[in-house]
Amino acid sequence: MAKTIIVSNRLPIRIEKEEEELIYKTSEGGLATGLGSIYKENDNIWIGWPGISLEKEEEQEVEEELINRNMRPVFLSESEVQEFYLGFSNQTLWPAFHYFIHHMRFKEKEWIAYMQANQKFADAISKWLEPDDTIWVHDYQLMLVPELLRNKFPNVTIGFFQHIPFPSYEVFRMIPWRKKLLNGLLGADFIGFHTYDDMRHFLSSCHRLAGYSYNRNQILVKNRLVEVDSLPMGIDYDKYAESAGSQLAKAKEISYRDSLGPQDLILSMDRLDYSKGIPGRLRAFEKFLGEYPEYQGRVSMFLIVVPSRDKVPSYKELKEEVEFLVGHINGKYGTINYVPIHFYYRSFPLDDLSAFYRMCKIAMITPNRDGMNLVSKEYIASRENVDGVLILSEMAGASKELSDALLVNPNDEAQMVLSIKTALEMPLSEQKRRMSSMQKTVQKYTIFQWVDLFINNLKDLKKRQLAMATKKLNSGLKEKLVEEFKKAKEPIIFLDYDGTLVPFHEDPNDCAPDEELTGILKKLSKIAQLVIISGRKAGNLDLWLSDLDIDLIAEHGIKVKRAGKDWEENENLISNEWKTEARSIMEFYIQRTPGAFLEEKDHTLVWHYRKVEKGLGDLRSRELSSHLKHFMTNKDLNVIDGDHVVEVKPSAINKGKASLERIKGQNYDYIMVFGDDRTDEDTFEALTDKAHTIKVGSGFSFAKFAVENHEEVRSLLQDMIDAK
Ligand SMILES: O=P(O)(O)OC[C@H]1O[C@H](O[C@H]2O[C@H](CO)[C@@H](O)[C@H](O)[C@H]2O)[C@H](O)[C@@H](O)[C@@H]1O
Ligand SMILES: O=c1ccn([C@@H]2O[C@H](COP(=O)(O)OP(=O)(O)O)[C@@H](O)[C@H]2O)c(=O)[nH]1
Ligand SMILES: [Mg+2]
Repeated sequence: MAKTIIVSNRLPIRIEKEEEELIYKTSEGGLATGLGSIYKENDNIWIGWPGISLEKEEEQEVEEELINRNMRPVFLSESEVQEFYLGFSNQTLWPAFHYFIHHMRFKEKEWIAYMQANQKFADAISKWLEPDDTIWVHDYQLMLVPELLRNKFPNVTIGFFQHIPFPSYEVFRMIPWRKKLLNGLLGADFIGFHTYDDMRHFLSSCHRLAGYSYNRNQILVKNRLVEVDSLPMGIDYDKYAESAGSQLAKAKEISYRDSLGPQDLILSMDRLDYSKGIPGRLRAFEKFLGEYPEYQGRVSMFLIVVPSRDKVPSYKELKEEVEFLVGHINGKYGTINYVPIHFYYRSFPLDDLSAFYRMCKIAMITPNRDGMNLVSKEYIASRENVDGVLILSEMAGASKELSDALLVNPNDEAQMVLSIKTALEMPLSEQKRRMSSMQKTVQKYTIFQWVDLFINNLKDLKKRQLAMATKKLNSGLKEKLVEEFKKAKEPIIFLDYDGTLVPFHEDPNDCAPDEELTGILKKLSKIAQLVIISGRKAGNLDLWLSDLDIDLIAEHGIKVKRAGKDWEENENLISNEWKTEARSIMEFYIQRTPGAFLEEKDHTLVWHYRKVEKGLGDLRSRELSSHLKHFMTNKDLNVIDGDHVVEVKPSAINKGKASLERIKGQNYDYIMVFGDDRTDEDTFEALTDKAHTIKVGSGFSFAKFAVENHEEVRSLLQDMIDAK
């Protein structure tokens, strides 16, 4: 039976050594907590690091024990932990992806260790992999694993989920090995992020740093369709709700309350991490007690800091800073019977967490950056009486879903201070309204739905990849097509022009049909309806083809000329107002790019860079295309990255719609379509169940068949002529 292989740096257990004995403990962290229930099903396994360096004999013992628990360990040596985990993962990628650029460092040695460790994980996966398995790789520590697997197993199904933010291109490009990281990820079929912004940033980096063009959320990587999407991770809602409602949690709450006294409590709970904004939260609390002295003695902060990565210097410093601030605030505002901050530097099991979630009227979760933040969701699920207030940072992925929280910018101290006051004074009715709406959200979209959605998206994509993989048109298939054509009574053939009937040329005005082509078109027009369907200006087509007895469709369908008749313009057109702005953007890029030029059609604008120095042309076209995409949002325009062109056109017009319009109300018994680029995909898609669709060139396509070049097209057309 096909299985799912989950892979992450950390296994959902952590092994510790106490007096030579190995102890198995559950890991902290959202990922381990979240996927905990999935890998135990059927033959599924979870591959990862058990969190400890061991002797060889101990490794053997651990491996056997873990196999019984559906896990497979990847052991890391001390130096791998140092360079791959604490080094590149957590001192290059983590700070970069959380926008802490002053903490980033770039060490070649650590990058090499990262590559080697990723290879080690890929090898471990290969060992357990069977052909129909699905591999689901998690997180920034393993960005190279998808490509390493893809190189070895070209057809295997690979998903990747990124749990931390993906930074803006401006930050990501600072990493010297950025392109290798992107290509590593693009070995996956489906790549998920928590938020739309993360996915947008990733696509923009793929485009600008690695040269991939994308269409909506799809990227074509060496003929393989890769999809990117935003899938915010949820929690096991019932588990948290039930645990918080249990007798045990209630009893614990009562006993903690007895010792703590009656003050209101603000919960602060995170791993020790500079991204979590702990010092800023403490300072805001200090300021709050100073500005509103009436609250001294009436409200305390319940501060839990879970130890994490404490061998990294910046984490060590953070620990000292937190300890200093706690001491400072407790010294300043504490009294014999009032402790402003109750501080615990350790992790707690679920029962305790549930009691904490119950007893804190407020949860203050104010990271500077956070991929998602599950604590905020767990707090909501644990509020049995549908009350309490969540103060949540806008910089946490969770804020995109939890709009009924008191959202704050963690850098705005005045706002943070005020939010504490607002939360403490919020009327119960408002607390209930907000909490109930957030509970609905968190309950609706759980970890189980998240997993199903991810896996289903991945499987669905795999099916589409298979179905859409173009088939090379061999001689047998060609004969069949010709044979059917011979029998057809009402055949129609749609032919794209550039790249399909003629090769590309440096000067787009230099592509007049040669004698061979004119001959073919003349003969073919006597035995079938012929339609040239092109992105070209009407003027070009007119000049080259109007003597022939064929239909012309220009500018992707904006202008149409039936054989022997005059040009007609598609009346349902949108205005040309967008052109002024788009033209000025394109002109700005022409000034800076020797050799680039603008082609203006009646309803589209095209920026050509065929004559530009190679590297420069690629670079500028990517900048231009991002620039245009940004400016054109909500304007119903498409920006198309074509063959050495960037084209802007109204999205209401495309070759697909034009081809459907042409066959409307007719009874063609044989429809054939040839095309080579992105714009022809619309025709292939529109006519998919009616026509023989043929893509010219390699690469992913909606077309059923593929031929190599324009010569092969001409030869097939000649065969068809000869057959009739
Ligand atoms: O393995 P560690 O170095 O000890 O770190 C623990 C985990 O921290 C990160 O968690 C993230 O995933 C959460 C769930 O998607 C998300 O809510 C949170 O915002 C992230 O920071 C990290 O991504 C994991 O790989 C670590 O294992
Ligand atoms: O003492 C603790 C504190 C936290 N957690 C869990 O650790 C996870 C933290 O996940 P989050 O997404 O908030 O942050 P991360 O640590 O993954 O960045 C949550 O599921 C918490 O329930 C825990 O098990 N024990
Ligand atoms: Mg073409």
